Amino acid sequence: MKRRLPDWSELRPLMTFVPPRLDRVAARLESAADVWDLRRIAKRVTPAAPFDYVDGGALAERTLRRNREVFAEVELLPRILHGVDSVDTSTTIAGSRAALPFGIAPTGYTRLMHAEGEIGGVRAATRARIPFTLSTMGTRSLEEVAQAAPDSTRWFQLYLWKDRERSLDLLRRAEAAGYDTLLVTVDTPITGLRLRDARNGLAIPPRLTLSTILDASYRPGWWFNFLTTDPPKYASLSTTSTTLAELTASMFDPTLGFDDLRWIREQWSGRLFVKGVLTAEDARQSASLGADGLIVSNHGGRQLDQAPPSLTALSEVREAVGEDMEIILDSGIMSGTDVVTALCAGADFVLIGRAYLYGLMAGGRRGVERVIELLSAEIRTAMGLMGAATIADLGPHLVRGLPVPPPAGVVRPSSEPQR
Ligand SMILES: Cc1cc2nc3c(=O)[nH]c(=O)nc-3n(C[C@H](O)[C@H](O)[C@H](O)COP(=O)(O)O)c2cc1C
Ligand SMILES: O=C(O)C(=O)c1ccccc1
Repeated sequence: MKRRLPDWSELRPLMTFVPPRLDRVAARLESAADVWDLRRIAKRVTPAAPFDYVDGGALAERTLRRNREVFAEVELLPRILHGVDSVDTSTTIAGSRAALPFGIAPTGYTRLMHAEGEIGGVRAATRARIPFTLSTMGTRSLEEVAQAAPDSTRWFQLYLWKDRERSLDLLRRAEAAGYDTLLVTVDTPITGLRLRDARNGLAIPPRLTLSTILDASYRPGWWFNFLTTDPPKYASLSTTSTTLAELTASMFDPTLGFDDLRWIREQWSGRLFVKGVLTAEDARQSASLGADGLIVSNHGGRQLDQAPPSLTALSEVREAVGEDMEIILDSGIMSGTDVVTALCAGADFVLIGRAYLYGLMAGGRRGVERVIELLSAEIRTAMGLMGAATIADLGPHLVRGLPVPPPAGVVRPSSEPQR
């Protein structure tokens, strides 16, 4: 018998009677002081192939590294004698209120990271009142995710299939299941070359080889969870073991073009964001085809190696579309300080990919809650020290050393906070 995934929150009252040191997951999550600590835990408890699939980037991983470096080079300016009574981290994005200025990025094969997969992610996001994005390559269906967290702000990410009918079916189901915003990913007509995956022989579903069996003996918890929960019923997953590149080559449309974006726009009446924009020209063209917003992203350094970091591309994208269009940034966000940096640089909101998955690997839903809690504390602290009481107070006047300065005249906020 396969067991159904319980909602652990129902067991929470009981957990108060369990001494913390007996609840090993809680104890190890509690011991993590930042997302990097969660990454270390994730590495210990997850088999190498899924861990590297998350952790790695394309080719020499130059973009992956640069994504981190550019954030480290920026200086945030403390404001002395600008004490704030309380910090309000809430904001509005894609027509919904979010308690924090970040949401969960779409990720494929999430169940490989932890058996709770998307269900753990969406429940943690909903508890924190932030949006959750389900990937076309997710491991739970649109309906399962909606049912698991009916109150969630849920977004759906579309990869365009060669088979247009299948894409259309996903769009109809997304609409029916209450997903109000569509993210169309345009940077993955083919998958980037990911050397760690090639070296690990990563395949979906995982192959049983001597090394996976050995790995299982070191990570019994992961294997137990994986083998005893319901496998996905999701149609986009094949049952024979295939590499990621083979899988995408057979299903994704490599000829993806602006005409397709026009077609998707005609089929989807909700909000539409184009994900993977890094240049002014693509930003302008996406806007002219009716995109409501853009996601400046290099896919976490997993696609074109040596593509620019999002923080570098943000300024020209902002200049191209003006201050009214919503711009979300992702790639490289590992702390609340990074979130604050991106917002000062002109992004309206950010998405977290790996940071979320490290938490998920480290402790399922509770691990994601821990990530959100850590980022939230870091955002509040940075804002408090910068004299910013609200998200609208964050702007270019509070940063120095951005890779490219924000365009003149298109700055948010238009004035310094009033005192
Ligand atoms: C394991 C993994 C799987 C991903 N799968 C998808 C996907 O299915 N669709 C998509 O649009 N982006 C996908 N992404 C990219 C993320 O949505 C996001 O752009 C990226 O992770 C942001 O960078 P960060 O990991 O540094 O936060 C994936 C990223 C990771 C790490
Ligand atoms: O791994 C990824 O980054 C990704 O976007 C993807 C691509 C194909 C299948 C699953 C995920």
